[in-house]
Amino acid sequence: MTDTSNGRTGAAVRLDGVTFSYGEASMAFDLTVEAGSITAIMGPSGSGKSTLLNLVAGFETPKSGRVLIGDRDVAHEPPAARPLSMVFQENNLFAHLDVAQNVGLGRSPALRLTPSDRTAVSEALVRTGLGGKEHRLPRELSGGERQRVALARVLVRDRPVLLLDEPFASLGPALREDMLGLVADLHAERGMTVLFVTHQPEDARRIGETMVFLEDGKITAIGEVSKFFGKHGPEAFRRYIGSVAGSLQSHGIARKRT
Ligand SMILES: Nc1ncnc2c1ncn2[C@@H]1O[C@H](COP(=O)(O)OP(=O)(O)OP(=O)(O)O)[C@@H](O)[C@H]1O
Repeated sequence: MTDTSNGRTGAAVRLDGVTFSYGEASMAFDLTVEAGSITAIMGPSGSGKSTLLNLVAGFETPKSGRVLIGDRDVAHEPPAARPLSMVFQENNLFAHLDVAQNVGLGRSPALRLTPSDRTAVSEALVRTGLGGKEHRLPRELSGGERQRVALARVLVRDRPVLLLDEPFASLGPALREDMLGLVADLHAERGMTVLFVTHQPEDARRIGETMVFLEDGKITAIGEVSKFFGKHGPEAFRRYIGSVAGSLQSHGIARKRT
């Protein structure tokens, strides 16, 4: 299931004829994501970005079609059985557990940790800049630190696929830049397949290799990130970027999501 032929350890992700609907909002996805790549998922609000990730993660089940991770069809497997980690915009942590315990859950849901699990937790905390904060509760951390804890848990889980659903959207520009750098470093180290949803074109440019653009529950453009931002990028994407830039300017803010 993992592909190490290119030195990367991620697994390919494939949505094959997947259909899904929430009442009137119907969606259909066909997508192949290369093992070990970083894919940005963009598109207008309500276009289906989170739903696409939720179908991969198992929080939603397709009406038809296959969800493949590596060679395995996981479409009907519960989220915990799938070989992936997911980080959301917020609420990634258990409020009553301290930092080390929240990270330890990535090794054992019952927190029965072996000495080597504890070592992995300590190393992940240092790696994510949280050394010395292991006994804090989530409410005693900043928003950026809480997302670091979630990334430390990703590190100790060490799964071949990482799904990020706007995890840094509520952070300021400098902090977001730091966190994207951390994701890029973790990817360089572990080579997992990363799919991330963002509303920020510069996030896609910063760490994305492939861009998937959604409109009305469908993928309407896909390709190299650099080509999307060029003069010959897909028309729908250029329109979308134009409207995002316009709305940011009219609100007098440069980078934060409206
Ligand atoms: N739990 C739900 N119940 C009913 N409809 C839903 C639910 N979640 C999403 N939808 C609808 O499904 C469509 C796709 O939603 P989704 O959250 O995937 O979009 P998105 O592109 O991630 O949007 P945003 O950028 O605003 O987060 C929208 O029409 C939305 O209203």
